[in-house]
Parts: sequence; C-alpha cells; structure tokens
Amino acid sequence: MEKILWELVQLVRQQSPLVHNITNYVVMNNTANALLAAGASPIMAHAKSEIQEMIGIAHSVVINIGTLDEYWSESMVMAAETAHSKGKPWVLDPVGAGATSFRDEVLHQLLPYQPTVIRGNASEIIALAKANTTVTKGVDSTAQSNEAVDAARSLVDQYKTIVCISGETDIILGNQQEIFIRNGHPLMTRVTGLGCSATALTGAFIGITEDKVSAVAAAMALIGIAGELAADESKGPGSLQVNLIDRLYTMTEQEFFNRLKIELK
Ligand SMILES: Nc1ncnc2c1ncn2[C@@H]1O[C@H](COP(=O)(O)OP(=O)(O)OP(=O)(O)O)[C@@H](O)[C@H]1O
Ligand SMILES: Cc1ncsc1CCO
Ligand SMILES: [Mg+2]
Repeated sequence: MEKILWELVQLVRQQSPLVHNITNYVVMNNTANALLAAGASPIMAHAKSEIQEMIGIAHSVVINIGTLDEYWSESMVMAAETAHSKGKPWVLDPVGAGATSFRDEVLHQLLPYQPTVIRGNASEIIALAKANTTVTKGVDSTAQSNEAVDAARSLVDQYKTIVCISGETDIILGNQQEIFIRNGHPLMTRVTGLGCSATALTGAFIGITEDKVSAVAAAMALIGIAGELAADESKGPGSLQVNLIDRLYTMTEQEFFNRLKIELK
C-alpha cells in the first residue's frame, strides 16, 4: 500500500490531470495553487453554459458547497449529474452540512449522483448521514473523526461511495476497507480551507487511477505530510499556508516515507 501511494503522487506529477472545480470563494485561489503545486491542472468554472463541455475534457470534478447560492447550487447539481452520466470521477465536499436547511437540501439533490468520494470533517459527515443530532458549528468540526465512522459507513453502503473523514486522524472508508492516516499538524486547523485543499487533491488523484481508495489515501497522506513539514518551518498560520504549497511541490520520496503514518484494517 505505502509504495502505491508514492507511485500515485508521481503519477499526478507526470500526468497533470485536469481537475474541474466548482468550489467556494474563500479557497478558490488556494486550492488552485495546491493543485498546481502537486502537479495537477486546475480549472475553476461554474457557468451552467459550459459545465457539460468542461466535464467532457476534465479527468475529474470537485464539488464544494462552501459558499453556496441559488445559481451555484444548480450548477453543482448539473455537474454532478453530468459527471455521473459520463462516468467521470467526482468528489463532494459537504462544507457546513447540517448548518442550514439550504445546505442539506442541496446535498440531498447531489448524493443520488453517487460521488466517487465524499471528504468532510467529522461534524459534516455526521450531519450528512443524519446519524445523530450533532450540530455543525459553521465550517469547523466539533467532533472527532472516529465519532463519525458509523455515519460514514451508512453513506458508503447507501451511495456506493468512499468516505474520508478528516481531522487529527484521517479515516478512509471504502467497501470493506478502512484506512487510518495519522499525518498532519494542529496548526493546519488555523488556516482556512486546508480541508478544501485535501478535497481538491483527492479530485486530482481519483482522476489518474482506477484504484480510488488508494487515490484518496495518497491525497490525504500528501497534504498531511506537507502540513507537518511546513509547520516545522512556519511561525504561524500565514507562513504555514505558503510553506504548505511549497512542500507539496518539493516533497521527496524520502520525506514521504519518513513521515507516512498509515494503518490498514
Ligand atoms: N488536530 C489535528 N492534528 C493534526 N492534523 C490535523 C488536525 N486537524 C486537521 N488536520 C489536518 O488537516 C487536514 C484537513 O482536515 P480538517 O478536518 O481540518 O478539514 P476541514 O474541517 O474540512 O477544513 P476546512 O473546512 O477549513 O477546509 C487533515 O487531513 C489533517 O491532515
Ligand atoms: C470559512 C468558509 N466559509 C465558507 S467556505 C469556507 C472555507 C472553509 O471551508
Ligand atoms: Mg471543510
């Protein structure tokens, strides 16, 4: 498994998948830069008039509901439907799931198009599965990733998807598979949208391999390790944001394997 993850990091660098993103205003620039640093090719586009053509040429699609509005929500549903019908892999980031009924309604419309992967923090995954009454506190998690495992499992079963619950430990659940990645640094929660960057990177990795579970693990390991390396040289969140982009770009095989903390079940 470990070896495959690094091979996928190299494959993204070599193949530079085109990743079509409909994402939020907060992170748009940063996630485009994270994708470029990892070797992928980002395009941010949400006009309904170009969604079908864009998905036609893209390797994968990222749908992130962070700064939802009425027009964008229609674009997202159209994109999910198009990705599903064209057989393009797509990843859903259910930012702020459970915070408002509008978000939940849009998520409800998106899920039937069977995202290849759902990546969210524990509160969002719990809210998405409506497995209990935990209230999402805006876009930040109030729960630990292990508390969301039952919720995630129900999504995996119902939508035949892969769920990644991010946090101190990233938990990746596929059909019969469970992977724990213990990389990352607490300072990463002080920079907005690193979860969104994790989702965007996941989009890049599912675009270059049929082994989707390994793709998710590779993306989460990459951002976690880049975050650790960056935190060691940062004074605070501002420099972490910049250093993390550099570390995605400069990551070596040795750095990757020295830091990788992965457990399979
Ligand atoms: N407490 C922590 N300790 C170590 N690493 C962490 C911690 N919390 C988050 N991370 C790292 O940050 C990454 C992003 O996860 P997080 O759960 O913070 O996303 P998020 O809540 O969706 O963020 P955002 O909404 O701001 O994009 C994780 O994959 C992990 O590498
Ligand atoms: C802060 C924030 N608000 C909506 S989206 C977003 C980025 C982190 O998800
Ligand atoms: Mg998030």
